[in-house]
Amino acid sequence: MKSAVVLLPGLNRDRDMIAALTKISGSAPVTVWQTDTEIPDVDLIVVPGGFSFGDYLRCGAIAARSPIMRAVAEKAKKGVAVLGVCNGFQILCEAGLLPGALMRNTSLKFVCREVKLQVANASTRFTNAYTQGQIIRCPVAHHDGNYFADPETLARIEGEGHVAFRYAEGTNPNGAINDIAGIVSAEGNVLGLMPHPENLIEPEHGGTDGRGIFESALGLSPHGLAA
Ligand SMILES: NC(=O)CC[C@H](N)C(=O)O
Repeated sequence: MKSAVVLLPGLNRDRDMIAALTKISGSAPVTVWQTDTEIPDVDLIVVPGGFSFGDYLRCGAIAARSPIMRAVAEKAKKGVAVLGVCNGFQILCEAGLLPGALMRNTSLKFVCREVKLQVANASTRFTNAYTQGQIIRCPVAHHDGNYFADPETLARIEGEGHVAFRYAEGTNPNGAINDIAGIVSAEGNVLGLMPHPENLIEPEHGGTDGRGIFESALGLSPHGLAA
């Protein structure tokens, strides 16, 4: 299973993501830089977290206009799996690959803690290693994680099962509407997620609850849907 990690100035979670993908898939991902215009044939493209371009304008707004994101959009259109984590989720929303926006946390503070997530839809390409309704642990670290969508968009993503993960057990750290922590695109091959599953994939991290997202996306889940 081959993967690619998108690198942009100001990201700081790329090494964690590369380590997680290497560990879970058994081979190191290729990396592509912001000015690259092509991405090799891979099964999964990941836009990792951090502070691309210093979070200027809005988180992800400048990164979304970089040449590499045009290449990501082309691959997504062809059905390649694309995962955006935290700043990556913000970039995918700014690039129009996912609906809605990530606004400032209602606390107006940066939050760095562990939350509980409920698997809201276990039949997506990114969640099939989990069971429906399963509660998992996952760390978060952001100041703009407050997911928002207008009422019409929200009704559509809720009605069509595009909410993949919700904050559970009162742990919503940012005020996100309907406790939304992660959504998939209408076609199901793009996932945006505020929490950081790459930081909970081995016992040394204190748990392995985050592995399921990578195992699902890479087709390594025993009851996986992905080819
Ligand atoms: N960890 C991250 O990716 C942080 C994302 C973004 N810079 C924020 O603080 O909201």
